[in-house]
Amino acid sequence: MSISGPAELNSLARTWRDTDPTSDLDIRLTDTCLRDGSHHKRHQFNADEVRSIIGALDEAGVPVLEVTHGDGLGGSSFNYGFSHTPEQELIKIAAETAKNAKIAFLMLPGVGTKDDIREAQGNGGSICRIATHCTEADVSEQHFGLARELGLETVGFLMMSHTQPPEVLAKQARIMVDAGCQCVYVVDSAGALILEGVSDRVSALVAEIGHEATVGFHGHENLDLGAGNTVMAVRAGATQIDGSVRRFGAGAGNTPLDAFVGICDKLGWKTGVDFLKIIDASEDVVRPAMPEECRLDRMTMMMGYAGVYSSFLKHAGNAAERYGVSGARILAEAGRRKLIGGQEDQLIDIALELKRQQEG
Ligand SMILES: CC[C@H](O)CC(=O)C(=O)O
Ligand SMILES: [Mn+2]
Repeated sequence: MSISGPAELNSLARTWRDTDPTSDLDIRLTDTCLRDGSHHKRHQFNADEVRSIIGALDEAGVPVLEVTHGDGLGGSSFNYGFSHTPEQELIKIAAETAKNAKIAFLMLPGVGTKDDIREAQGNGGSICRIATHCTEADVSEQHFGLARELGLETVGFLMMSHTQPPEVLAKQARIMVDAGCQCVYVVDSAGALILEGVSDRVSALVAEIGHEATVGFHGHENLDLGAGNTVMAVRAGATQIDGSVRRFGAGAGNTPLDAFVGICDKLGWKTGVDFLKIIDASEDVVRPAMPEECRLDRMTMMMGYAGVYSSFLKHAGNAAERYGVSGARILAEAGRRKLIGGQEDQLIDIALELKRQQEG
């Protein structure tokens, strides 16, 4: 297949630094409130919210903005929850609104399809982020191949990274890079990693793939360490960093991107984001779109403590309410069973078991 123009440039580039005009930055930030925050909002974003959030974050200088159903392309379903507005429509609105930022979209092989990737690109998405459980990178190979062929920038997400030691993650990162991935993220889906737990994993990836690709970090706040863990990631060599303005994400939320911009300013790390503009966007634009602030409470702390996927929060809450059992206990058992994404239905089994125990 012959590829020409920008597509060729992108397919030859090794990392975002080779192609992106923002490459004089020390760290490239991605805001994910319109994707990870979709879990917190039960996938109910509407067109006006996307327009105003993208407009404000683009104006503040955030270089990458992710927009998709919380569970990625194709996630709108009975299992994960239906979107208010189709994600492809939201991606299109985001791409039409952003003047400088690139629009990223997430896909989980098996939930989304190759056709979804093509459609997202047609709607203006230019960064394809492919997420797998952190021992299953091989299921992403054909999707990375397609994304590079289409001239998309590629990012790999090793979800639930706390469950594997650094050397295992490094091997999985190698699989993604060999398939065409330009940046692999350590993803602390459960907010379970603690400081060196992050830096050891990031360092292992930098040692394995650092000559060919960049390394990223995506944190959650369930044990209140999102920003601290993210600083550790950068110190260990991560140059792509995720966060969500006002922590608007699954579980207790993501690394707060607004606070993290301030931290980077203080540490002398150039992000290109204007602190005053992002804290205004947080208060005036993002907060009004949130159903409530993301909270550290017994449910979310249990997620970090037991190592449970942050996106299970609402599902566990629903099951707890429906069967009259403790949500924190459902999550503790989910952690003991080492459930992974896609096993949301087991939360109902656990709730039923707790109910039986309670009754008998
Ligand atoms: C279901 C995808 C998931 O929310 C991706 C992610 O953000 C994570 O694992 O933390
Ligand atoms: Mn997440």
